[in-house]
Amino acid sequence: MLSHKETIFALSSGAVPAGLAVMRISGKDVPAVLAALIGGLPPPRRAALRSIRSRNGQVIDTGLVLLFPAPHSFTGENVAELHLHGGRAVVEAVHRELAEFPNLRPAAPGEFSRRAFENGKLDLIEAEGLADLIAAETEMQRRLAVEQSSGGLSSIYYGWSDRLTRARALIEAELDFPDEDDVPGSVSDQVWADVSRLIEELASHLQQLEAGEIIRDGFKVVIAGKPNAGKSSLMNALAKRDIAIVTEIAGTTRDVLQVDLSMDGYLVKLYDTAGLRDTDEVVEREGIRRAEKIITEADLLIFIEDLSTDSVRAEPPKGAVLVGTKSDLPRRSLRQYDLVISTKDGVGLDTLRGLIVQRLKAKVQPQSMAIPSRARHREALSTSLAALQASLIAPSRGLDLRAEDLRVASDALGRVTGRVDVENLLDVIFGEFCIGK
Ligand SMILES: Nc1nc2c(ncn2[C@@H]2O[C@H](COP(=O)(O)OP(=O)(O)OP(=O)(O)O)[C@@H](O)[C@H]2O)c(=O)[nH]1
Ligand SMILES: [K+]
Ligand SMILES: [Mg+2]
Repeated sequence: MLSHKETIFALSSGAVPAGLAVMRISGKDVPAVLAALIGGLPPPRRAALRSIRSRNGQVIDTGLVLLFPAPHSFTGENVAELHLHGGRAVVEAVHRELAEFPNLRPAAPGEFSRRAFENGKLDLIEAEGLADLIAAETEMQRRLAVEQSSGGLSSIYYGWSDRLTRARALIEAELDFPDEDDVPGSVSDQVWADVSRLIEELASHLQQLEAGEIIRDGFKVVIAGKPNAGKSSLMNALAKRDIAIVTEIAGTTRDVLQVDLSMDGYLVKLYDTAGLRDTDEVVEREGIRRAEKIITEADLLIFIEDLSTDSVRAEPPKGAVLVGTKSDLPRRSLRQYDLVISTKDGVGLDTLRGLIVQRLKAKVQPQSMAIPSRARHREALSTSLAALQASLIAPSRGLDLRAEDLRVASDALGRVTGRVDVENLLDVIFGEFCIGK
């Protein structure tokens, strides 16, 4: 176990004021700190009601105190929790008092989790899952994060790692004793048969990454079309909030506007964009450039047209949902639409919501929630897969080269869970945590 010199503390609960505030302290000085603040140690892992006093003996607050002696704690170090009343002055007074101890300092973002990782309490996948769980705003994000933070995803990678370790051991044996009759070719055949099964499993696992990314990062729905088509009105109607400025002036929207919606438990990121047309106006042109960029990143494009006009239209991009809007007005367009709506009287909006969810679910149909969801996972898993595939091509290259491919594959898998050297990644991964986690 790594031992950190400094003891850290942070408010681990949400914004004050609140009913309660939980101050978490981790490190070897925890017993000394508790002795000073509450005059002794509470029984391990049992809530004890205590007065918390400043050094000059005055009561700051009274609340429950919990002690988790090392190594049976979140971080693996001595950990204490002070359950305070969640007032700003209470929290600040306790914070000030803790900072007075010579070896104590406020925790950096994610530092508790980082210590948990370094002490073997969490692997990297679980630590990321925990960050996602805390950030989760939709039901599906929560389910994905729970699976990841509680080891469901890790266990897949450990299973694969163990198979690779076995395969490498058998190959090493064959390299060391090439002429022994009792290491028949069939052992080697078994190894490569399992590598080929592993390739199939890894490839189908990687195919779920898009679903994982959509659940975690959201399904990007972009509203696009000509100026004044009614894009911003649609954005506001779907969000049920007055987010975008709506006027009868063509070219009102310039910046890309975005709102998060929860649909059927999924995060949907809805974008409103500048109307597409040729223009010499500098600001509008920049708006259109931004619109075109976000259109290329869309998971679903809703291309809308004002069906009360009959001007000549551009063809919508392939795969877009073509929506005619302003159906409350007399229709002049002859175009076939996938859907006709009016934001004025609400016609077709529920159908459009249903269609968005349907398109989303067509892309996201995980059989399980033990799926990858980050670029980091993609990189390491793809490296592993490529190395496994390399080990099977051109068997004539020789066993030692093929064994080296298996080592590369195994290292890449180890980096996903953090079993293999990841020191250079830790700042990035834990830096995205909030303080107190
Ligand atoms: N009758 C009717 N008018 C609508 C409807 N939707 C939008 N409008 C009107 O159409 C005009 C343009 O609407 P916007 O939502 O600003 O259109 P836009 O596509 O965002 O326009 P730009 O941002 O300028 O490209 C406004 O006057 C809206 O009130 C609708 O369903 N029915
Ligand atoms: K407008
Ligand atoms: Mg607009």
